Amino acid sequence: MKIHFYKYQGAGNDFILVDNREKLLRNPSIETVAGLCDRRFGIGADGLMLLQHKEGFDFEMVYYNADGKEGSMCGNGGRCIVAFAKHLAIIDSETNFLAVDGPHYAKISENGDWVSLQMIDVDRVKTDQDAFVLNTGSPHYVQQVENLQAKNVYHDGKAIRNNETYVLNGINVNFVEDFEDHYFIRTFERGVEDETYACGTGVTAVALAMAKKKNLTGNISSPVRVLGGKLNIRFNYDGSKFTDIFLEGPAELVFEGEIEAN
Ligand SMILES: N[C@H](CCC[C@H](N)C(=O)O)C(=O)O
Repeated sequence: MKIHFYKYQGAGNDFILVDNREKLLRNPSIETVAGLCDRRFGIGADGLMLLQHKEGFDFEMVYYNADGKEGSMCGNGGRCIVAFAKHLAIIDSETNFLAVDGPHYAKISENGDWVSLQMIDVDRVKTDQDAFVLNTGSPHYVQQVENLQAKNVYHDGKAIRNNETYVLNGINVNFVEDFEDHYFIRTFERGVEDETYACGTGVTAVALAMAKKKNLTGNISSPVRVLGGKLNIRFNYDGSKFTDIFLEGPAELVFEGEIEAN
């Protein structure tokens, strides 16, 4: 079956998007999704999303990781599907949509190239030795390091993701270096099983964990740099709960096309 797809990227985290309002794709198999996401044999992407009808919402986001399995929340994917919904004229500059972790509000800037996505509130931050572990829609491990540019994120991230604590359910592993005016973050993503250029729920987890670590409270804005560009996270922290969390950054249509999917 031929499907029409759109390729989006948000800070280099790249996705295949399909308008599935007509339900052309019904429960795509792991092989189908993994094949479309394959960078040699397919379109190539970190994940695939279906935009579907959902009563009471503008649309529903169904997200699959590049390994073909349905994933938990994807922050950059969420920002990209909002830009896609605008491209399809389903929404204008604001939306309420449903994702796997619940309802999300998002707003698109006037020139259309910057999407602010509200993330779920977070009130549980655990520690694992010197690292923080929290769920921002997806599970994340956050560790502060020095000289992140030189770190072997694939090797070290993969080892943590597969250690005996995390091997069963998997975890996304984020390393952060604290610079004066921003955080530099690199992420090994579960479900891609590789380092990606950006991870939205990951940078969100880092900003929250670092606020807790540094005892920052009130309204906080955290600029971050990732391999694929820049993102911003803003939130409120009262010392126990993180609320009004927004992940902000670019979301761009790269190309569209047709592909045979089975
Ligand atoms: N790239 C995504 C995270 C995908 C989540 C996935 N890796 C999982 O844990 O299922 C983001 O921007 O938040």
